[in-house]
Amino acid sequence: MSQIINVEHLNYRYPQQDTDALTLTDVSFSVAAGEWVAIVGHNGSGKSTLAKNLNGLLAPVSGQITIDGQVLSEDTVWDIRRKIGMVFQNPDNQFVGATVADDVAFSLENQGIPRETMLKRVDEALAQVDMSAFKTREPARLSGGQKQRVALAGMIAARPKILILDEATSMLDPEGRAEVLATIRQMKADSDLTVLSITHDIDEAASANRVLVVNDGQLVEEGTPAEIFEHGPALIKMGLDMPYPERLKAALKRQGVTVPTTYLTEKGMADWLWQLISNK
Ligand SMILES: Nc1ncnc2c1ncn2[C@@H]1O[C@H](COP(=O)(O)OP(=O)(O)OP(=O)(O)O)[C@@H](O)[C@H]1O
Repeated sequence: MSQIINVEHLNYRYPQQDTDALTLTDVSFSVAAGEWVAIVGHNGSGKSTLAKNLNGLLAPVSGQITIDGQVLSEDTVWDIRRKIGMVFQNPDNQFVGATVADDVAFSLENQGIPRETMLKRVDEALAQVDMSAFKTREPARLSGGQKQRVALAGMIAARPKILILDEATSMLDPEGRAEVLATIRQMKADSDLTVLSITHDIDEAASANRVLVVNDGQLVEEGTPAEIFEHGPALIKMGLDMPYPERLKAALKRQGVTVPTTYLTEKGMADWLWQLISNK
C-alpha cells in the first residue's frame, strides 16, 4: 500500500506563545492509503495542532509533511486542502450556508460538479447521516450532535481522499456515534478513503486499524487497538476511557480471579466467563 500521509520530524510552536517550548516535538508517522488511524492522548497533548498542520492551517517550525505525493508548501496547500475533509469538535465555525442543504452543497462548490449531480449528492449525504428532515433548516439552530452530522454530510458529499475527524462524534449520544461510525465504515467500503480520527472514544479507536498515542506533543506509542487496549487502567492516562471488558477484568482481578492477559471484546469476555463457569 502506498503512503498517503507522511510526516517527518515535525516541530510546531504557536507564534503567540511566550515560551520557547514546542507544542509538537519531532513527530514522525505515515498512514497508508485506505487505512484508518486513530490518534489518542489527553486534553492539550497537541492532537488538534497536529491535525491543523496536516492541511496547512498551521505552518510548522521545521519538518516535512507529504500528502498524496505532494510536499505541503504555500504552492501546494490549496491542492492538498481539496483532498482532505476535516470535521471539528465544534462545527459552528464551519457553517456557511443559510440552510442545511446549502451548507452541505458548499463543500462541493469548488469542484465544478454539475448542479443535478450536486443536488443528488447532497440528498444522499443527508440521508446517510439521518438529517434529510432538516434539509431546509438553519444550521445555527441545530443541536450540537445535529451540527456534527451536517458537517459530516458535507464531507460525505465532497468525497475527499482523506477524512480527518477531530473529536467529530463527541457531541453525539452512543447510538448516534455508532451510526456515524457505521457511515464512515460504509464510506471506506465504497472508496479508498483514508481516515484519521482524533478521539477519546474507545469504540472509535477500536474501529481503527492502528492507534497513535500522543503525549505532551510527542508520539509516544503506536499499535493495533488490541495492543493499545491491553494497557488497561493506563489507557485513562492516554486520554481514553477504559473499555468495558477491561473494567470487568480489573474488577475480577481484585476478587482474586486469574484473568486473560490479552485484550478481549465483550463477546470474548462473555465466552471466557462461560467457559470458566462451565468448568467449575
Ligand atoms: N492558538 C493557540 N495559541 C497558543 N497555544 C495554543 C493555541 N491552541 C492550542 N494551544 C496550546 O497547544 C497545546 C495543544 O493543544 P491542542 O488543542 O492541539 O491539544 P489537543 O490534544 O487537541 O487537546 P483537546 O483534546 O483538548 O482538543 C495546549 O497546551 C494548548 O493550550
